[in-house]
Amino acid sequence: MTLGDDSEVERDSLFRYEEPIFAREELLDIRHIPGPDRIVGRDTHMQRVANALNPAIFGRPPKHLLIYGKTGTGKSLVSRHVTQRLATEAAKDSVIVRTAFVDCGEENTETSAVKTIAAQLNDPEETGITIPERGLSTGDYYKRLWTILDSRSDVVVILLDEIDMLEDDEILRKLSRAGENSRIERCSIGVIGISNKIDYPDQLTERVKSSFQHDEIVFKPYAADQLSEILNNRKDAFREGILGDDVIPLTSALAAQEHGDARKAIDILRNAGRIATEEENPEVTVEHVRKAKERTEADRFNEIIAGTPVQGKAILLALALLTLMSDESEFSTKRVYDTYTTIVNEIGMDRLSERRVNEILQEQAFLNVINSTRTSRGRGRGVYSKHRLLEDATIVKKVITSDDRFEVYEEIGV
Ligand SMILES: Nc1ncnc2c1ncn2[C@@H]1O[C@H](COP(=O)(O)OP(=O)(O)OP(=O)(O)O)[C@@H](O)[C@H]1O
Repeated sequence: MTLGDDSEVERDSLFRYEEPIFAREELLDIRHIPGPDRIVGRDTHMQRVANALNPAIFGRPPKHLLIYGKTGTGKSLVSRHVTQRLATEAAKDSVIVRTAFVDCGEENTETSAVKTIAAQLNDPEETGITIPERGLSTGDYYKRLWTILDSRSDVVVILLDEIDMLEDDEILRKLSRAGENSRIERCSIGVIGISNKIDYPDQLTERVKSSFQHDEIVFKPYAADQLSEILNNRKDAFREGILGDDVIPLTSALAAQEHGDARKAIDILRNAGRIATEEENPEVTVEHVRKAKERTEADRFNEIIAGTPVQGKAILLALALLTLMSDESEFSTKRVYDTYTTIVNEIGMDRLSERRVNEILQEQAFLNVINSTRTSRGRGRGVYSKHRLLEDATIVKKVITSDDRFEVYEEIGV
């Protein structure tokens, strides 16, 4: 994009006033929901979701669904897209289908989830019902939800994204039994639960297993050719002739090698464009893609450790340096602690006890940044823990040393 003719206006040279690389960068934004002509390679999955929801076309209860698959495999996209099309089609026969979307990573209690659903499906002017942020019991939120459903919709489809993050599965039981118990009379409910965990149903309580009868669909990671197709379909994010020939094939190959994650592929492509812009290069090249891959991983890791206190960072840095400077990949708490001690002494931080460091390592294991295993020393001689970084040590070091406090370690272990 170029801003309008502003030859008269004096501009601050600190900023750029032309977009030499991107034509429609928003197509590569993670929040962008692509239109039907840009969804690629998921026809079978879309059809299976549509089959489960099909009864809603006649105002009848849809089948519940559980959708599994690794991150970035199109689970949310396909679910949202099919429910949208369902609502449009049903409306042609005067059947009112509405959808609620809950991110259970954010709304992880039964109360906050039911409150979110009620708020999304309500129209206070039509129902005269309000959904206050606080002050109601869980039971009262349900009562209001049932009234809202019956007064406004024939069918509702409730998407529970990251369903495994819910504290318990009570909401599934209530939603799936609402019709049976005559809590609602007119409206039918279909639930689509989305999860990265293939073994999620094992977590369900017996009570829920029997009431929540559902179909299951698995989304496999994308192969390189599918990722290529997804990226090619968004090529118009860039100006014509800007993308080097090998850029999309390389981006797809790199993302396919990792986890077949479309989100990551799109992120790498966008970052490649941004790096080309920063370097004032007239073309996006494979070199930009390689740099972009590193930046994308660093961004992701940065997000994961965003809330980690400085002590946690010092411990992770210790583990990264050990990994980079030896042939091994697993280290005892004692070895991590020794390196950690050197770091905190050198940069003048307080030193925590070995026991506390071990606890923080366990917390990092919880974040999926490291893997900790406990090994027995032999009969009666206790156990010890070993820790291994799950992230690329170079990336971990790069991100942590971008914090000024740890800058002195930037060149160590390269
Ligand atoms: N088949 C596809 N065609 C076009 N774009 C896709 C496709 N699959 C995924 N994407 C894009 O990749 C990104 C991630 O997709 P989506 O959010 O649906 O993944 P997900 O499987 O739900 O991941 P998560 O479990 O992390 O939420 C979105 O921006 C989406 O637009």
